[in-house]
Amino acid sequence: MISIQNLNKIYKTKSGVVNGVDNVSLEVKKGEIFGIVGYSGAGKSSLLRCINLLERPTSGRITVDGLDLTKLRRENLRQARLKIGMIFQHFYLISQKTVFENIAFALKAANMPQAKRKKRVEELLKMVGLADKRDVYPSQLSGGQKQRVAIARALANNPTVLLCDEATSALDPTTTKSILNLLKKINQELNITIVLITHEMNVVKEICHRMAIMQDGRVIEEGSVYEIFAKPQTDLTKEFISSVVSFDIPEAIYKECEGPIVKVTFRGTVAGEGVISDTLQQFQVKGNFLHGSIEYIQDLPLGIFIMELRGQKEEIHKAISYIKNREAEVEVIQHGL
Ligand SMILES: Nc1ncnc2c1ncn2[C@@H]1O[C@H](COP(=O)(O)OP(=O)(O)OP(=O)(O)O)[C@@H](O)[C@H]1O
Repeated sequence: MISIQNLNKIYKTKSGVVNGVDNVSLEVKKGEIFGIVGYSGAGKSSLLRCINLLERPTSGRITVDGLDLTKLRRENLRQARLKIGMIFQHFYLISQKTVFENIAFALKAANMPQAKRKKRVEELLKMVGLADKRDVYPSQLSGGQKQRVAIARALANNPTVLLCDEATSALDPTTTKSILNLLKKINQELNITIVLITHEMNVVKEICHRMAIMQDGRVIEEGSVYEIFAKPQTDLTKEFISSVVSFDIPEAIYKECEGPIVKVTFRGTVAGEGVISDTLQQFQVKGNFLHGSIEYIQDLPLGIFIMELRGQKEEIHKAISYIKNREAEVEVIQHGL
């Protein structure tokens, strides 16, 4: 659906050359919600803006729905862009126009006859839950309502792709949740492919199917959100995950432990199958729980437990092998054997 190949975006500044995007290749599949995560300066905005050529890449290819955007001439690019909606952190509504006029403006830009615009705007307002705000001005709306108007405007011309640039970063947690639910609904009901950039891992956990992590202009890790949460490969990814699912244990507690401390990760349905209680029953081992949680990612459970195992060395080894055989992962994070 969206194919990014060997993309580079180099900025020339007075103090030198900056590699905003450094040789990034990514494939976003049709109908998925793809999240790009990274700290400030990682290159997320540069990459996102290259997808619709708001920024022209220095080199590389961007193909959307089979169309190589980097090769299109001005008018064809304008047409192609109508199929790529975009929303921003600060909404960018026109303050002198009403909600209705803000949305109708996008239809006018796409040459929709005036007679048809009213019906389409009303349809869109209904979809984003703002039918009663049709004639008010942006200044009379809350942040969440402004973002709903921006979403309606972005969807006006039936795009196949929606790009979201930190769309919830200016909103409180409850409003963020309602906007994320709206994006999920748009993805499911209209089959619109969504690419979002964020520095908030909870946004990705909430709605994305797959994700990439960026650092210094490069993609350092990518995969399904579930797999990345289950088995992060890089320290940066672990850091992002710990902002949502933290397993910090006070140093004093670690010191009190005599046996090995293990981190057990269960995927999918196994999370609910009582593996730990079976293990403790079958072997002469005592389990001392230090931390644990079951997270639901795309409605699939992911269980992570940290526990101290006490008992004879052989029994502990057998218990660890037993857990591994039950399709769980065991990582010894402090040896006590
Ligand atoms: N127009 C520009 N001119 C010069 N350098 C730029 C420009 N835009 C971005 N950069 C640089 O490119 C790098 C990536 O910036 P970018 O804004 O894409 O990162 P980001 O991950 O989106 O961060 P943020 O969330 O803070 O916007 C940074 O080093 C930034 O300073």
